[in-house]
Amino acid sequence: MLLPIAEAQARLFALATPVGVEDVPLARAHRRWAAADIHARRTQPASDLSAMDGYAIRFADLPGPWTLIGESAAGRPFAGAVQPGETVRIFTGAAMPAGADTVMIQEEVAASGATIRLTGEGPPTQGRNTRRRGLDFADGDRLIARGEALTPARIAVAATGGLASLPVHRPVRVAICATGDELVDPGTSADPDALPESNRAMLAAMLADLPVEVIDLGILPDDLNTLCDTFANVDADLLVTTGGASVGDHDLVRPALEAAGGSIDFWRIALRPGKPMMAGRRGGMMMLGLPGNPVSAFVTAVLFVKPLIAHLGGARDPLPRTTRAILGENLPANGPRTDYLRAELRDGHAFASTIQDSSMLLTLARSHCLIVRPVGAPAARAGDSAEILVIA
Ligand SMILES: Nc1nc2c(c(=O)[nH]1)N[C@H]1C(S)=C(S)[C@@H](COP(=O)(O)OP(=O)(O)OC[C@H]3O[C@@H](n4cnc5c(N)ncnc54)[C@H](O)[C@@H]3O)O[C@H]1N2
Ligand code: MOO
Repeated sequence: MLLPIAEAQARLFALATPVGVEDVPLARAHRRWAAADIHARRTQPASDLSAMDGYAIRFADLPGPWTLIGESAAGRPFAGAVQPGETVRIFTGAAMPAGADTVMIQEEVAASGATIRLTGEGPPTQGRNTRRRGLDFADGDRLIARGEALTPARIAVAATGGLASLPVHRPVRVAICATGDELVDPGTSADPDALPESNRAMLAAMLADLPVEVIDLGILPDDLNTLCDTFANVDADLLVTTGGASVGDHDLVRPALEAAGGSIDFWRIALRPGKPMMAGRRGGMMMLGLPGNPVSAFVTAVLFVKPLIAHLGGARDPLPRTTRAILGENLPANGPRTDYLRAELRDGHAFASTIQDSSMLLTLARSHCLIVRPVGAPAARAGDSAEILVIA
């Protein structure tokens, strides 16, 4: 029985506990996930401010003229109060002086000595060109929810909220190995039976924008003892293997994990490519056994490895986000596995490659997205809208 993708993801998240929490300065918080709700420690803006360079007035005094009585600059407020007929020169980000409620922009004003006259239309409403205290947020407001990704904008809002550091989950330690007697490090052998190993380099690149410490276990031979020894001794939050996941005599990942004291929680997903993927554990370490075919490894990394790392790192919403595109050509009905078709995007239209063999990396390298074809989907026509997952 093949497990539906969503069910496999849900089972994975239920098995895995997020890693521990640490406080990091804002400069190191990017791409982590908040380990707690983050609340403002100040009000922003802290007082009513001018939004423009110009003159602070009482709206009731329009159309003027006014007598200039002082200046308010950002960080250097005017100490006095504006009385009827008076104005204060003011700059963007400066505190509104007491008594004033509106700002005239300087382009609409003529100054002669201490007399200020309106030359343009002037502010049409009271409060124009000002920012009220608390416009952005108030002290105590929630700025970031627990489990949200710390994007550049969220880091900036935390800084404005008066925080210098944030509670986040520590980096996830991910051990990666490739298995297979045919594999050699890229560029090292001209032997026609040797295949350059590509999955580790691909996976490392896919994880580069995640908070991980990668432990490279290298290429392991199809040998039960070697695999078992490696799996028994690795110290990581997540072990990712590629190859040896299927049913052949040399597919040893499952028996090796079991011999190392681990167990498989589920195996075989209703997914193409990527059906033979397995998920298991050894003690507190999660294990994902990806199929060896490079495109199958890529698709299972998108759907399981990256989301599991995000979950371990404390993400509230760890699954990849899909979007939609118009199909550039007809597609046949789909069978009993959700199909992820490599496709190029041109002008918002997705064109699937004609050959979708899971060994073919060049078609993956040329693709911008994967077209998602649900289990049992009827034939689709050019011009239909389809779900896609952007990959490049
Ligand atoms: N009788 C059956 N045979 C296969 C089935 C099945 O259900 N019954 N499933 C097929 C599917 S689907 C896939 S996917 C593959 C997955 O097999 P494995 O995970 O056991 O992978 P390997 O046999 O080790 O390798 C498959 C293929 O990929 C090449 N490879 C492996 N690792 C790498 C690497 N790190 N870099 C580059 N290339 C790699 C390997 O040389 C093989 O050509 O099983 C089908 N068979
Ligand atoms: O699932 Mo395999 O990954 O179809 O080639």
